[in-house]
Amino acid sequence: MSENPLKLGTRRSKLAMAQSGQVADAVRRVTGRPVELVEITTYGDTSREHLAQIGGTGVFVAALREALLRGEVDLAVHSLKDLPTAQPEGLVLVAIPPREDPRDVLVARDGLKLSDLVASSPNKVARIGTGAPRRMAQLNAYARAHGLEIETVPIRGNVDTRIGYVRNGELDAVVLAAAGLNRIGRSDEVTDFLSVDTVLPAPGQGALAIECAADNAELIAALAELDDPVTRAAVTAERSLLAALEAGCSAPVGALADLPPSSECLERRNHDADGQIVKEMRLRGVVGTPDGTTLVQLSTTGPVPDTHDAATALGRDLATEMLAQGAAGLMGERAH
Ligand SMILES: NCc1[nH]cc(CCC(=O)O)c1CC(=O)O
Repeated sequence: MSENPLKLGTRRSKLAMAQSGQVADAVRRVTGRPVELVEITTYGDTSREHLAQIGGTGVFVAALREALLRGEVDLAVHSLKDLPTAQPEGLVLVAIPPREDPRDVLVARDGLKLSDLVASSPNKVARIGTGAPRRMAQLNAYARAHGLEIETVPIRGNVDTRIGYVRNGELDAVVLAAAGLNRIGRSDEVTDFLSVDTVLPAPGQGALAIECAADNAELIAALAELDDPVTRAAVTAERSLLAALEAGCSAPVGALADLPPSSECLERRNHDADGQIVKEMRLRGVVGTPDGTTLVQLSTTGPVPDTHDAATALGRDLATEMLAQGAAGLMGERAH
């Protein structure tokens, strides 16, 4: 293989630089080639408009993809949860490395947990910053069920900006993804890891995708070992659920496919014809109104899908059930 440096296109944000740097190390290791980061500015990085208004997080991705298609860079690293569900012609997700912690977390004042926030708020209404309809829907539903008074406040910006609202007293807490904080080395600021039973993460949350040109056979072969098939199966099922709900990237949809905890797993393990243990995957989905008055939550469990089609079917079938239970009416405005 040639010794030219591989060019890895990246956004300039702290999070993007951290995850691109980590992937660059892995790519160097498996290819033996030098990797250089190429910074690419996207509209989403410079705009102050709310994400929903500028067409969702897909705006971050478009510029990186254009650079890949023009051959200016060889690789791009994306947060999977920011990727639109349709894969563009000419590009492939060459590797999906093992997923990090998929949970959402709270960074709250005074080290508080979600359940303690309200009691200690001066006006008895905890102000929680998040612009994601998915997080709003589930936090408001939790608050309703537990008699808590919360107000979800739409915010955006990078991690520093978001946590800044808590540090300056404007908000009682903000919601962020654990994985992002881990990757930039700030997980010590987490005050509450939200159970996925309380807030189901975004489809693909905590996972990265490495993308390259579909005709770059040499690179595709070299990077195959960075792929984690179980993570790929999980995020494929989650994104298929999202796609089948016809949801845009700012829609109030949560989805998580995971391997059930080991005790449960032991009971449920079965064997295929060759006596091999077949592990089970559980896919959970939620869609709701941002005010949390209505949530449709369903789950399904089956063998870990071993093909793209099987993973896609798992998500699609759960979406069909959710639609039958009224999910369509909860989707609100669709992002385009
Ligand atoms: N929408 C922004 C975004 N996209 C990916 C992450 C980091 C977590 C991940 O990789 O899933 C974040 C930040 C956040 O939601 O707190």
